[in-house]
Amino acid sequence: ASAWSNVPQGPSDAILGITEAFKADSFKEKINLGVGAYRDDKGKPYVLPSVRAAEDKVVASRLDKEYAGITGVPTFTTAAAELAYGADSSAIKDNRLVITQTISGTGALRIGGAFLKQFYPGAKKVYLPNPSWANHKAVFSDSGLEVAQYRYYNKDTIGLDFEGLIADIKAAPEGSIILLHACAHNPTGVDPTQAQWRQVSDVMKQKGHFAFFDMAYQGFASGNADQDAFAPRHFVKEGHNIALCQSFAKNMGLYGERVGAFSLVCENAEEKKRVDSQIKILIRPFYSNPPIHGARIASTIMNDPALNKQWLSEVEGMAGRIIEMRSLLRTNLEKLGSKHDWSHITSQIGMFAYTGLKPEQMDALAKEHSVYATKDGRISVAGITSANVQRLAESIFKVTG
Ligand SMILES: Cc1[nH+]cc(COP(=O)(O)O)c(/C=N/[C@@H](CC(=O)O)C(=O)O)c1O
Repeated sequence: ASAWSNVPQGPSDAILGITEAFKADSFKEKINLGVGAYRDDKGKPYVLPSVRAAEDKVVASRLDKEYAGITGVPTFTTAAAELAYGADSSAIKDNRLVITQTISGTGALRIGGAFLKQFYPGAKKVYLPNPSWANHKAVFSDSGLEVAQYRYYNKDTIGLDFEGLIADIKAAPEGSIILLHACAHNPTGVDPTQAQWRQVSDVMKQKGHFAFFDMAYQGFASGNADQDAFAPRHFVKEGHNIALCQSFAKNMGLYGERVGAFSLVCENAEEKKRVDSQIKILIRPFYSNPPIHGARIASTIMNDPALNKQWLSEVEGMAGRIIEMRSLLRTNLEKLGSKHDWSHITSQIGMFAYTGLKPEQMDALAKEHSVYATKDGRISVAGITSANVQRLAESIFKVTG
């Protein structure tokens, strides 16, 4: 028998598998609302003009192709830290921030999980919101951590279950690791208010919990990068030494360039030095050092005031189109006379709308209407265009009655 005769057939990815089904459909007006990747109003992938301009500068500078070092392109990580924490953050000013470039947001989560597995002094168990990004569970369990959940979503209100969230975080043993989506919660699009974030910070401080932020959509949620970073910045101001994962896949459209960063706020410069040395030791046998091209593009943008300004306005433009598609979908559903309350479609924020549709209704959308999205009822709003929103509303109206 061959060496691999015992390898079982695995299921297709809950999210990336939707695109495969979409591609297999020959209907010309099919709609893909699966993967969380931005599309313009023509339904086409969008390469930000600021990214094109930065890339031209990188290519024109004829840089060499040497290794960037284990923690990546230094001008990238320095700028990524300022984008996330704010230049005036004590974490940066007191030189107590460890930051490394990573293979996008997924890589940041994985490096974070592996570091916590090795060094976290408390229980090696991470609490994820229920629901969370479909890949979080595997990333952390493959890092060797146990995975648990805290209540997050109230299916009756299609909103935040804040009471449940607070109760579960209070109930978790002292010093638990809590994963928090910094903004644009995936898949629900439901975020805590700033007042609610303050309460979460207080409770976590009382319990000595460890805040592990996943910030995959900074700037993309509200259109304002500082506003979207409120939660991690507030936690640092409150004295939490957080972990933070950044992705530049969505807010810079660098999906396939795999540009991200993982950072840890330490107690002081001495602790930072020790932690930094162990992060390097952890990365070296993983992939040794990261790809340089995407990081050079991101660094060029963030370190050039004019390009940075242009980029932030382009991010605001993407967020604006998403917000516009949300209200178009809602008004189209209401115009059709749908009896359901669709206000959550416009009150939610970020890449996704959590429709509240059931798996069998999502199946019907795909099979009968060639509308593709994940079984949990999440739709990637970026897949909606002014050309397909009417047909989308009709399809949802037909399957929800
Ligand atoms: C919350 C969150 N965190 C991390 C990632 C990883 O992104 P990366 O490309 O590694 O920087 C994603 C991607 N989410 C979308 C794409 C995917 O599933 O990979 C999605 O939910 O569709 C997230 O939604």
